[in-house]
Amino acid sequence: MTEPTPAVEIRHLVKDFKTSFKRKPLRAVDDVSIRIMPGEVYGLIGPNGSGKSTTMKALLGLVAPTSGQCAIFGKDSLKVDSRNEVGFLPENPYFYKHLSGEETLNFYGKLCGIKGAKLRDRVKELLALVDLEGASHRRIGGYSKGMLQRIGLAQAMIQEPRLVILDEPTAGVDPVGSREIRDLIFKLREQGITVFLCSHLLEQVQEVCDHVGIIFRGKMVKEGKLDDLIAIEDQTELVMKNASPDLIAEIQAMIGRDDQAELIRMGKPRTTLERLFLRETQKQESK
Ligand SMILES: Nc1ncnc2c1ncn2[C@@H]1O[C@H](COP(=O)(O)OP(=O)(O)OP(=O)(O)O)[C@@H](O)[C@H]1O
Repeated sequence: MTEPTPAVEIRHLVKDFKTSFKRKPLRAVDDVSIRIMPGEVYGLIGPNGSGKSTTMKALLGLVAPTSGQCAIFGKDSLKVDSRNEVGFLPENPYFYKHLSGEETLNFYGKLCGIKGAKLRDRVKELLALVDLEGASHRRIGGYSKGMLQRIGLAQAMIQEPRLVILDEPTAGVDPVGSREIRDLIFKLREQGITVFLCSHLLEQVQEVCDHVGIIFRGKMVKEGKLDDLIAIEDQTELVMKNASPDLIAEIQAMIGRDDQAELIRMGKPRTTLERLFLRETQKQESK
């Protein structure tokens, strides 16, 4: 069976920005490669200024790579038609404040070439998805940050994209609003939509993402399947059902008799994404 075309393929991406103060350009992204298969939810995490937004912008063809290539469903990001199947929520989305939520979605729908009854139905469907039906006639200028992010997500979904790119979808949103956005990402995943997001909220990334990349000073320092990354290599997890106290005592005794094995605790030997993140970035810091 042939492997499906990746939803996202970033190969050896390098992006330098000219700086007015220094002669040497600033390397914002340094040889980053990312591959996201259809249906995956991929989280890119990293401190401020580590190159997350620049990577996403290069993928969207909004900045030209210094070197390397980016492709969406096999189409080069520098070509306009690569954007047909992508929805994007930027870090600070700008909306016309005098328009209502519904008018905003109508506006973006028309920009994408959707018209008539199809547009009406799509707008209705999206307002329900992001739970803004009650506020659909209110001016965007009066929306809270959480509502703005949700209308932004609806905007990103207007042309039924197969890939959604979310740059800090919960930035500035309170915990309740963040949870609502997290639930929306779950819904996208259920629909088989590929999601590529970056965030500072590690706990949230851990909850929604199945693949994770840690970027630090423009370099990818760790990448892979979340479950593999947060598993502790030299430990073994033994999960038993209906084990009697005698059996547990026997297993503990067996471990005690072994020269090397040691029972650390009984439970789930997993680290957290937050600890992994801190360990990997601190390792780089001390280099
Ligand atoms: N247009 C630009 N011109 C010059 N430098 C830029 C430009 N865009 C980004 N940079 C620089 O590139 C580096 C990476 O920025 P980027 O916005 O990609 O980081 P980030 O990881 O998304 O950060 P944050 O979490 O703060 O959004 C930063 O040092 C930033 O100042």
